[in-house]
Amino acid sequence: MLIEANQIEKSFGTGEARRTVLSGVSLSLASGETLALTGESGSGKSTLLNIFGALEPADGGNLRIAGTDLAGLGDTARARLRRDRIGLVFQQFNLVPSLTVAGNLSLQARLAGRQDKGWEQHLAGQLGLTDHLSRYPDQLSGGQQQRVAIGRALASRPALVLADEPTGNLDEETADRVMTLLTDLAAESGSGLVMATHSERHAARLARRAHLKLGRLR
Ligand SMILES: Nc1ncnc2c1ncn2[C@@H]1O[C@H](COP(=O)(O)OP(=O)(O)OP(=O)(O)O)[C@@H](O)[C@H]1O
Repeated sequence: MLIEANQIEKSFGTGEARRTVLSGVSLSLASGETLALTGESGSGKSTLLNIFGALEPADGGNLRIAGTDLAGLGDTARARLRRDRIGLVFQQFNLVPSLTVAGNLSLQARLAGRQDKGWEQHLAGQLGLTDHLSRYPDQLSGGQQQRVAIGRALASRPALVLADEPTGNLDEETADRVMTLLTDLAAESGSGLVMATHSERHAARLARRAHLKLGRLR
């Protein structure tokens, strides 16, 4: 199993201001499976993705990602898990401004010791980036930057790709193209995919759906 989440709890704030965001969330995802995470704004989609991505700890419950129990993992072990097993794609592309497209694409795979130049070239070709490899992020359009972010997430062939509204900043036509690339390339890479989205159309393209409401999955 890629994700085994049992009774995940998460609250923010203290005292009067304490607010429960996730309440007894259980979910499992098998290798290579795709799942759309939906729910209205503020329902906790990003919070759950951050917990799955070992970016933020849960307050309660059990969580195993790619076989690793997250309970009690220190910062270094969490960072290693992310580097080795997880690809992250966010709405803000989070590219490294001082690195070229080629440098951004290979960054995580190099850090994970899993650089595969042939796969990188294939990704760059599929993502329409071959002619832009020596450019810097600020010389690219939003759609191009998002394609670099997808390539970077997939370059290490991570077991799990977590995408948070990955097409939120793009016009509809570009968003559709980026979605197709993300789902096709994740399938080619053998990666499982969890994607938070507000788009019914994009959610419908993934095999499974989980809907967050009042802190619970429905
Ligand atoms: N670090 C934080 N500190 C305090 N509250 C937070 C924090 N992160 C998230 N929240 C709150 O948790 C709730 C869930 O936020 P989250 O971003 O997970 O929702 P979402 O479903 O991803 O929303 P959207 O669709 O608008 O991105 C919100 O009420 C938000 O204000």
